[in-house]
Amino acid sequence: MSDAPRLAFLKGHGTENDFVIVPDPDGRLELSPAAVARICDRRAGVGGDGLIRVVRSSAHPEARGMADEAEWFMDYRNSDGSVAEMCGNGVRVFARYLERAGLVEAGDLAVATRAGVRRIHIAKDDLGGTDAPGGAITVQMGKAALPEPGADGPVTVAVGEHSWPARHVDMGNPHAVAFVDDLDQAGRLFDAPAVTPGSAYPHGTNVEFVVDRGPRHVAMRVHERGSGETRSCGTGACAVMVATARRDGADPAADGHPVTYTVDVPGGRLVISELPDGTVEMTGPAVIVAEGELDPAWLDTALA
Ligand SMILES: N[C@@H](CCC[C@H](N)C(=O)O)C(=O)O
Repeated sequence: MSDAPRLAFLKGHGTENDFVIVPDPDGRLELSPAAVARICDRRAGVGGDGLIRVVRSSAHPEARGMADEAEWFMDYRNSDGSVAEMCGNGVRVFARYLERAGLVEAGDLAVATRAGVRRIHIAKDDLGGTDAPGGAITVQMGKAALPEPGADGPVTVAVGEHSWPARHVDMGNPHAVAFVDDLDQAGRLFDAPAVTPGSAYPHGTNVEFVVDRGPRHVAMRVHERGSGETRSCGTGACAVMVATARRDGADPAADGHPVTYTVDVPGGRLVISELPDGTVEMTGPAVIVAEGELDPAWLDTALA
């Protein structure tokens, strides 16, 4: 019998931010950045904006401390193999996988991430404004942090000859949010936008471009750290919602009532609220589209 490695995977997406899901409950898999990049390659691999390893919190050194609160840990990697703290679309897809695999039931659950524990609600029949199979999933994304500019000055985002002032928003991972006149001004986004000062983002950043669509309604494009332009970014949409609310003079902590925005992304729509205690809540679809096994001979070369 061959001792070539075997690896089961699923493919899923949330508003077309797509992921390869790798169940590894006992945390046995060593996935190097190069192996993740090969698996996420859209031509020579399975293809995805990122890879999500599903590990029991008790089996992962970064999650053991959260095991009492959350049984499962989302080990998220960008498509270039780099590690990220959090993925908003990914955590909904993660929850959908757990439900589909019979590891949790619809309703309330908690998931451990590098940005901390996230509380999730899997709606049973409510499509939450989506027509996605399985309906909507709501995630409590934690509180946004909006660091004031440091000694090196305010954040600026530039693409070609265009440049814009940007708002630094931290959703567990870093974002630079720029309000633009037209989403096409961001160009083809093959390369990462220039973000200055570099000292604001020592570990790089995701960049969002935002336009108004109507009252409490915006649209965005995103260039993701470690993945390039994607069709959606959940943490990015939350950062956009909070930056837009502040620009519009809305602050639930001061106003004492929640504020809700619709955020359109190229791959669909997310509905995001900020509550008076500062918690940001995101609702959107999460779909599993395929399930299979990597070819053992190919995997052998990918893991080498
Ligand atoms: N697509 C994700 C964010 C994934 C991580 C990001 N690229 C980073 O490096 O911070 C989302 O839906 O939030």
